[in-house]
Amino acid sequence: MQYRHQEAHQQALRHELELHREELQAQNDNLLLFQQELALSQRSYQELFDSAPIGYFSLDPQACVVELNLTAARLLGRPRDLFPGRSLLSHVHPLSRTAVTEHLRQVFSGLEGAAQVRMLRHDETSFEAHFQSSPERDGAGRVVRCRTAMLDLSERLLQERALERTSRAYQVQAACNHALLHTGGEESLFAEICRIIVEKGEFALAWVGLVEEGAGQPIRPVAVHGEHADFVRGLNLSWGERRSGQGPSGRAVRLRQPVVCGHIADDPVFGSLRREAARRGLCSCISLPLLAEGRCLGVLGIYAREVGVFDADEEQLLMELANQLAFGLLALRTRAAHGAALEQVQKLAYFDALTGLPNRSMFLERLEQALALARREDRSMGLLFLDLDRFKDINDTLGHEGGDELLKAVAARLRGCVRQSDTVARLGGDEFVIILHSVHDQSQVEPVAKKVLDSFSQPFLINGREVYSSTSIGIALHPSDGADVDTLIRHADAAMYTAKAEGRQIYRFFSPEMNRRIQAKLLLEQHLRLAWTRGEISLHYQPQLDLKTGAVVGVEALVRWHSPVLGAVDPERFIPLAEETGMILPLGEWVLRQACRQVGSWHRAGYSGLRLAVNIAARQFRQPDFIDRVDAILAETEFDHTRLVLEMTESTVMEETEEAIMTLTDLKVRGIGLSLDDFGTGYSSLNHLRSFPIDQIKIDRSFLSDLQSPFGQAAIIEAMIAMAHSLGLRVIAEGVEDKAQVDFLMARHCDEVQGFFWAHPLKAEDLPALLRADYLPFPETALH
Ligand SMILES: Nc1nc2c(ncn2[C@@H]2O[C@@H]3COP(=O)(O)O[C@H]4[C@@H](O)[C@H](n5cnc6c(=O)[nH]c(N)nc65)O[C@@H]4COP(=O)(O)O[C@H]3[C@H]2O)c(=O)[nH]1
Repeated sequence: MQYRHQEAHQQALRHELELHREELQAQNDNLLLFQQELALSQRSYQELFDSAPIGYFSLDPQACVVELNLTAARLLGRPRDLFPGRSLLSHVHPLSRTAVTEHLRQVFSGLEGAAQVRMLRHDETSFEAHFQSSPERDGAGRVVRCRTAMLDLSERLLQERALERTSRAYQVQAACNHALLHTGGEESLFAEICRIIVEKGEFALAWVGLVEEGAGQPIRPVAVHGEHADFVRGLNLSWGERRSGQGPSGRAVRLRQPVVCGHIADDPVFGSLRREAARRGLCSCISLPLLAEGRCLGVLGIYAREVGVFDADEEQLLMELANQLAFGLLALRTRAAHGAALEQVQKLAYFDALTGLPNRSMFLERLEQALALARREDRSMGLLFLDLDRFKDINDTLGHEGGDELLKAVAARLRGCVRQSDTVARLGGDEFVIILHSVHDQSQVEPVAKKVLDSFSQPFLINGREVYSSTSIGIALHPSDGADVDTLIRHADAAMYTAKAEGRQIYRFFSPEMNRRIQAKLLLEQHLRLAWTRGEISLHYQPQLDLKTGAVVGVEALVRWHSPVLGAVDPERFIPLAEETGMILPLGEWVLRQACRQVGSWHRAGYSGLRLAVNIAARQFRQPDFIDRVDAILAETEFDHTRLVLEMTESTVMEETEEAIMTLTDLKVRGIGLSLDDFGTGYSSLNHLRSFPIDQIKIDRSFLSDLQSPFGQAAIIEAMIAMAHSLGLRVIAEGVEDKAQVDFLMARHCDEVQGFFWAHPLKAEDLPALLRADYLPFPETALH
C-alpha cells in the first residue's frame, strides 16, 4: 500500500516533471523564437540605424564615441570603425567646440537638449548640424551615455539662404523701382540704386559704370556704394578688347550678358586684382550689362563677401534688376531730352529770343502777380512804358543786325537801372516795360525814370560805331492810375505817347487828360479807317509862285478830310495818325495818283509847265518798292516825270543810308524834283546837303512867322537862302502871309513862295481861274 502510494506519488511527480519539461520546452521554443525575432529585429534596427538619413552616435562622458551609425560616419567623412574610442570634439569646428561641450554637459546632467553647431569633416571642410541629444542610463539610473541624433543642415540652410536671397533680391528690385520712379536725375539714381543693393541686398559693394564711346572705349564709374568703394574707383576699366577690357565688366558689356565670378580668388580673369579683392573680403562678383533698345548703356557691378553667391536664380533676378535700371536710365534720358525741349519751348514762350528779357506773355503774368501782391499788401506799384525814340531811323541806318544789337544793349542797360526784383520786359519792336514792385508814390518812381533816361546819355557801341539813342517813358501807378492790368498798361502807354508828343527823351506820368486824348485819338483812328471807304478824303491845291515874276509855277497837293461826324479834320492831326497806323501808305498813293490825274488834266488844258508838289511820308519813302510804285502811278496817269516834285522832310531823307541816297538818285535820274520840306526844323546841317541829290529846300513857315522876333530868325533865313544858293539849290518859302515877309524874301532872292498872301489851298475846280490870271498880284513895294 505504501509502495503503491509511493508509486502513485512518483508517477504524479513524473507527470508534473513532464509538464514542467513540456512547459520549459515550450518556453525554450518561445525563447528561441524570441531570440530569433530579437536577432532579426536587432539586425533590422542596425540596418535602420545605419541607413537612417540622420546621423546617430552615442558618446561616453569623455565625449568619446561609443558607437555611431554609418550616416554619421559618412557625414564626418571617415570610416565608421575609426570612430569608436575617439573624441567627437576633433570633428567639431573650433568655433562650435564650447557649444558642444556645454551641450554634452547638459545631457550628462540628465537633461535632453538641442544645439546648432558647425562640424568639421575629415577633409577640414565644415557643415552646419543640428544635435538632438538624450541621456542613456544604466540599471542604477546613472547617465552613462549621451545619445545624439545629428542632422546635416547644409541643404536646408542653402535652401533657406536661397530663399532669403530671393526675397532680398525682390526687396532690392522693389526699392530700385521706387527709386527709378522718384529719381531726379541720373547721378542720384545710380547712387541710390547702389545704396539699395548694398544695404537691402546685403552685398559688400555695388557700382555703376557708364559705357563711353571714343578713344579707349572707357567704362566710367559714376556711382559706387559699399565698404571698399576705393577698389572700384581705382580700376582702369574699358569695354574694348585690350587688357583693361578683359575684366568681368568689359566682358559683360562686350558680350551683352552677365559675367559671374563665383570665386574671385581662383578666377584668372581678375589677374593681379585677385589679391586686392581678397584683402578687402570681396569673394565673388557679378557684372551685369545695362541693355536698352539694343544698346549697352553701362554696367552694374556687385560684389559679395561669400563665394558662390551668384547662382543661376540670383543671376536671373539681378539681370532683371539691371534691365529695369537700363530702362529707367533710358526713360530718364528721354525725359531729360523732352524736359530740355520743354524748357526751350517755355523759354521761347516766355522770353524774348533777342534780348533774353521776359516777353509780353511773361510780362503780363508778372504784372498780374505784382498787382495781386500790391493789393494784398495795400501797396503801390509802378509801370514804366518805354519806346525808343526814332528807332526806325537807327534801324535803317545800322541795318537790322545793328538794330538788334542796339536792342540787346538797351535791354542790358535797362536791367542795370532797376533792382533784381523788378521786371524789365520787351514787348516787341522797340517797346520795353519795367514793373517796379513795392513803391509808395511818384517820388519813388521818378528817380528810376531819370536813371533810365540818363543811362541813354552815353553812346552805345554797335558794330564798332558809337550810336546815340534815347527813349520816351510813360508811367502809370497802381492804384491811382489803374487797378487792373489792362488799364495800367493802357495808361502807361498813353503817358508814353504824351512824352513822345512833347518832345521825346522825357518821362511823363499818366493823367486823366491823357486818357481823354487817347480816347479821342482812338475815335479819330476809327473814323479815318472808315473815311477811306466813304470817300471823305479829297485834295486841295495851293499855288507856288516864282517870286521874281509872280507866275504860278506849281501847286502843292494837300490832303483834306471832311468827316460827317468830326467835321473838317486838320491834316496835322490825322497825317501823323495815318503814319503811325500805316494808313499813310494807301493814302499817300491815292494822293499821288489823284494829284497826277488832276494836274495832268491842267497840263493838257494848256498849263503844261505847271509843277506838282506832293508830300511823301517817311514810311512811303522807305518802302523797298517805292520807286516802282511812283513809276507805276506816273505811267498810269501819263504824267510828265519832270513836272513832279516830291516833298520830303529832312528826317525822312537825312539818314545817310545807302538806300536813301540810292532812292533819291533813282528819282533824280527820272527827272523827278526833290524838295526838302520843313527845312530848318530838323537836325541836318546845310553842309550835310551836299551829299543828297535834291533840287530845292522849303523853308519852314515857322521861320517866317517869327521874322520880327529879336532872336535873329531873319538872319537864319538869310543864311539858309545864301547857303542853298551856293549849293545850287532853289529855295521856296512857305507860309508867306504878309507884305513884309514878301519884301524880306524878295530882298534875299528867295526863288519861290507859297502862302495865304496869294492863295489858300484850293479845291481843284477853283484853281483854273487862278491859273488863267497868269500872274498873281505882288505887294506894291515888292514890284519896285
Ligand atoms: N499858317 C499858314 N499855313 C500855310 C500857309 N500857306 C500854306 N499853309 C499850310 O502849310 C502847310 C504846307 O504843307 P506842309 O508844310 O507840307 O505840311 C503839311 C504836310 O506835312 C502834311 N500833309 C498835307 N497833305 C499831305 C499829304 O498828302 N501827304 C503827306 N504825307 N502829308 C501831307 O500836313 C501838313 C499840314 O498840311 P496843311 O494843314 O494842309 O497845311 C499846309 C498849308 O495849308 C500860310 O500862309 N500860313
